[in-house]
Amino acid sequence: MKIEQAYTIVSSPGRNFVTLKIVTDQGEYGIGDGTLNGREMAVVAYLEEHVIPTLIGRDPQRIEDIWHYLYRGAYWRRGPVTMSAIAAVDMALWDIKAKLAGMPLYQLLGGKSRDRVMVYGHATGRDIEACLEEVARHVDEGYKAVRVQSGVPGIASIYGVAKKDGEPYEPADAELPAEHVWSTSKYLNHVPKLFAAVRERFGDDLHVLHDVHHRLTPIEAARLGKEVEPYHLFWLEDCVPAENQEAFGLIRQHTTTPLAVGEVFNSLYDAKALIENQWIDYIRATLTHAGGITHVRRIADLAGLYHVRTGFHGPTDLSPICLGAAIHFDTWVPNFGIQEYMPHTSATDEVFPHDYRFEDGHFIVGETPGHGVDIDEQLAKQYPYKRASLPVNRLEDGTLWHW
Ligand SMILES: O=C(O)[C@H](O)[C@@H](O)[C@H](O)[C@H](O)CO
Ligand SMILES: [Mg+2]
Repeated sequence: MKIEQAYTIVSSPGRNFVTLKIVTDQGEYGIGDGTLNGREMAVVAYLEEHVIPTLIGRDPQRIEDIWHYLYRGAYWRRGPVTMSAIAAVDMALWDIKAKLAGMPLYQLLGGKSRDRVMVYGHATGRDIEACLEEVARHVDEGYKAVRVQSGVPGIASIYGVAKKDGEPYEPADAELPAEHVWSTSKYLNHVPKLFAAVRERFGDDLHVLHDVHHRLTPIEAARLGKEVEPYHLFWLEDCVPAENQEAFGLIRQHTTTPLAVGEVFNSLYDAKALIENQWIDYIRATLTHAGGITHVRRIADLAGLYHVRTGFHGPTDLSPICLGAAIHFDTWVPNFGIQEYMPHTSATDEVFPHDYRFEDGHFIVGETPGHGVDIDEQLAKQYPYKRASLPVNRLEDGTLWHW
């Protein structure tokens, strides 16, 4: 069997997605997600110019060999563009292999470790009351876990809060980066009040999560972690930028609030110290940005040695292909923690028909051979690419800050 054809499909049903399709000489095909929010066309160029020509004629069943050919062979190892391109190939090849085996991907990985996959939804509001309404809506829809992000008095616009209450949050909201203004002190004074209100209204059983989105220093994160301890969060996410993994050691000394990190990671090496020192509790690196199934299962295996569980990144800026493959992975992986879920638009779901389904706060994996997601190429063509950029963030004095 040989790879006969491989090509990218860029489609924008409400937001940009990059898909790689690989077709064998026996007519079987697989698809992978290569979406890198705000840098989509860099991945397309990497695939079209530097990857696809090397794939033609190769045996698609040699997933491991192709992975190392693209990783070691690149010379310039790692990085989000490289690893998203490798991930798109890897996801497509696993899709093909599972189809050839006539089984859903989770079976090929090792079978079910659980019957369903707990997710967390996104409750956002411009103020605490609006946020609580959104939490209530998610509870009514069956969610057992909800991420809570609210506006902060004195800050005009903030990460994670939709412009209109009840609308989904989309960060890539302008052709060129929008500029946000940020105040750590206003934010730190506000968040404990938000979670006091959530626990007051919803009690102790609901799992609640919060994303700091890289904006604090380690001692500020330690303060926040301590101040929300009475509200026993499921996790505090991305509390500091994680290039310096040791910074989490300082946070860990001060608080028992569980820590999650890693959605911007693209390889095991970004997380190795965090995991081996048990500085974190959940690793978020997901299939598209961290080299696909072949690499992420190595991250999950290392994490499992240190009581660290998976908590895959799962916003609307990863395609249903990534989500579908992630649900298979989540169904299999022994040290599963939770799966992020921001529902895609109906237009997106029409472009990417799939067999996973949401039920009572969980995903139920499908039984279709492969990862269970397809792409309607004719429909995809109706949504041409339109550049969209992630915002930047400045402190009130104009300092360019972490977003
Ligand atoms: O926890 C999350 O889902 C993430 O932080 C997103 O909100 C990112 O900002 C987005 O994926 C960037 O493209
Ligand atoms: Mg996040």
